[in-house]
Amino acid sequence: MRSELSDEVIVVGGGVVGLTTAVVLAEGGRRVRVWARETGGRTTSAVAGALWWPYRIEPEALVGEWALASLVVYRELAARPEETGVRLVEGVHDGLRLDGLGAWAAQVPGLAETAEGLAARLPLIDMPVHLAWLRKRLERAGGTVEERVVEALDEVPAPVVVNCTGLGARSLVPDPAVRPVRGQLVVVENPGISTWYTSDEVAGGASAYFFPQPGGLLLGGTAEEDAWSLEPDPEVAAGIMARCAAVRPEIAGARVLAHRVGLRPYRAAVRLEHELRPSGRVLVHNYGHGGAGVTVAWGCAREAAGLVDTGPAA
Ligand SMILES: Cc1cc2nc3c(=O)[nH]c(=O)nc-3n(C[C@H](O)[C@H](O)[C@H](O)COP(=O)(O)OP(=O)(O)OC[C@H]3O[C@@H](n4cnc5c(N)ncnc54)[C@H](O)[C@@H]3O)c2cc1C
Repeated sequence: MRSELSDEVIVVGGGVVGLTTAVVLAEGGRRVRVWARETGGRTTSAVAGALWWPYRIEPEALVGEWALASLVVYRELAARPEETGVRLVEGVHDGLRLDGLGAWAAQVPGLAETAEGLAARLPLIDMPVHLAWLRKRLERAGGTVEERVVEALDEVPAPVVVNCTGLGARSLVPDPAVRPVRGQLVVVENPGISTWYTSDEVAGGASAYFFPQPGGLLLGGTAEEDAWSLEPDPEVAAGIMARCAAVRPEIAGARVLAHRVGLRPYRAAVRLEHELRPSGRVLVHNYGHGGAGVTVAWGCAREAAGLVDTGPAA
């Protein structure tokens, strides 16, 4: 049996990875506090599109399992879209074929090759709504969220600390292997598009994609490695509009509602690891989810919770 003290966990980070991990831990009986420098709309997670699909995340062998475990959860949450922010929406990955995808692809319900590419009905997640819903679910399970900056993981006052700081891990751990992959989006008034679309990336990470969300049509995208600016670049925005309008001409005249920029926390491999610190603290890392933190959130949260409970696999 665990003592009350050892049940206490502080999760550092309040993006989709931190909140989902906190929910799994709290519903598993732990006393959970989330400490985060930024919460809700100010996190990278709030910028995400967010389509369920593994993109710019490694290693492929593990990502498939994490993504499929999360897909099951999102499909259930899609029964209550207003509340959870999760919807199942039809769309196509233009030019993509099943060949070249991992074994996970065969387990995605309804994923089919068409003349255009890969068509599917996938979870599309309205992140501001989903993050608020995760927080409420955590609070219902007895967890709390506080805005606090952590300067050193060893100084966090709990026997178990879970590090879900995304790009913040670069300086906090410190771990120079976590690098930003900058993404810019344009939000426009939806001219009547009800399906999502993605194209292949061309040089420099540029692509065309659009995701219909309740608050507008999200247009992307870009993927600039090691770029740190959070300022929207007007030329980049014009390029995004032009690429999307080449696919759906009605986008050209759509009224721009907002510009968004986020830094994907990319790492050559997601760090999901148990560490016993000299201080006796258990530290579990769960960061570095690149362009697919939403896609894998539940699978990684469960694995992180397993590491909290049982330590690393023998
Ligand atoms: C333009 C764009 C589009 C995207 N589209 C998709 C998509 O369609 N599908 C998908 O699955 N993913 C998508 N992503 C990727 C996704 O947004 C990320 O993988 C995900 O948000 C990472 O979540 P996280 O919780 O690890 O990080 P974050 O959301 O960045 O959260 C990190 C948390 O840690 C906190 N923190 C950091 N350092 C400290 C510290 N020292 N002390 C206290 N707190 C700290 C932060 O304040 C924050 O609360 C997209 C990203 C971008 C930028």
